[in-house]
Amino acid sequence: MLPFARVTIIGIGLIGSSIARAVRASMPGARLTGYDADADVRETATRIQLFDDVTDTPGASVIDADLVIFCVPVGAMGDAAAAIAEDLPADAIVSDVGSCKADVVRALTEALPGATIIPAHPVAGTENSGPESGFASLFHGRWCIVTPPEGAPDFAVARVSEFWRRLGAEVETMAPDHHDRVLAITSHLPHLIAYTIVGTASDMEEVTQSEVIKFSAGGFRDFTRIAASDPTMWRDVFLANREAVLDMLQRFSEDLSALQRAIRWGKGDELFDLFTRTRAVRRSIIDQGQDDPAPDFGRTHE
Ligand SMILES: NC(=O)c1ccc[n+]([C@@H]2O[C@H](COP(=O)([O-])OP(=O)(O)OC[C@H]3O[C@@H](n4cnc5c(N)ncnc54)[C@H](O)[C@@H]3O)[C@@H](O)[C@H]2O)c1
Ligand SMILES: O=C(O)C(=O)C[C@]1(C(=O)O)C=C[C@@H](O)C=C1
Repeated sequence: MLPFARVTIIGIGLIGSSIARAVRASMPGARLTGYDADADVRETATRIQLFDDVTDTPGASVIDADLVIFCVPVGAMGDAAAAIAEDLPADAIVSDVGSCKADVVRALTEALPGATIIPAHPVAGTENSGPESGFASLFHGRWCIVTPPEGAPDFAVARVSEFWRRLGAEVETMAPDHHDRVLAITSHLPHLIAYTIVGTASDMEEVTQSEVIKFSAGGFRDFTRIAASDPTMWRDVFLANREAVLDMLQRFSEDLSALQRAIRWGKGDELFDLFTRTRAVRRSIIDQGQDDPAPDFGRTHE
């Protein structure tokens, strides 16, 4: 049996369109409806036939839905939810895919009082945006973290978890605040560092912009992929997960200062010990079969 028979996706970008493609592939009996605030995106989604229906208003997209998933930037969750409040069926389950959770749970609960809200975060993505950048296999073998608010009904958590398993993800449940601290170090800070390195390189006076591009080595190139990620999405993530990110940044700055001192005073042993530990982390990720295929995402799929 399908976990949901009528799925509505609000926000048809990389993640919304990937969910639509993955639902088509793994739950072909489900009816799919989409809505996006941008008329050009709605037109593209219609042209490439991602949905059974793309509606012109948010309310019309949810009228008979049994699952509504918000796939908009985290700063837009509250407004997007308020726009469907009057039309949301009483028994529908509401979810989202936002990259941080505590702030999103607050925004959705405020906009949809009384609704069953089961937030989730697929930890899978690319630096690309928009309806044409999605692909059905994006969630295969990746984690989806479900973050039910206190008191959320077990049956609803089970159905949302089953939905994500059908899309190929492995599901883990976590409290929203804890999710935000974990992702601050594993996803948000790495993006901040990438934005900084690429920003610093592009501001150099003694090394020209064309030299940076021409001689960019593997390490720098990897950072440029991450630093090409969507500006709206990431602005919103840093503002919404401010406290956890600032905490991790403080810790990171202290560790960076220690490294700076080790280099200044020629403490090769300290550098060697750290690099040995970090190499072991990379090896454990690979041993767990979680090496990230992301550099090819969006280019080799569909
Ligand atoms: N990109 C990733 O790698 C990734 C991974 C996991 C989760 N996420 C989360 O998924 C969400 C969507 O990210 P994305 O990468 O798909 O972004 P995207 O920019 O590709 O798509 C977002 C879409 O939302 C639409 N939108 C904005 N405000 C709206 C509103 N009020 N009502 C309806 N539509 C609206 C935009 O027009 C756009 O088409 C974000 O919350 C992000 O944090 C992203
Ligand atoms: O591989 C990438 O491009 C990503 O940045 C994906 C990534 C991440 O791993 O940090 C980014 C944000 C999300 O919320 C989930 C996944």
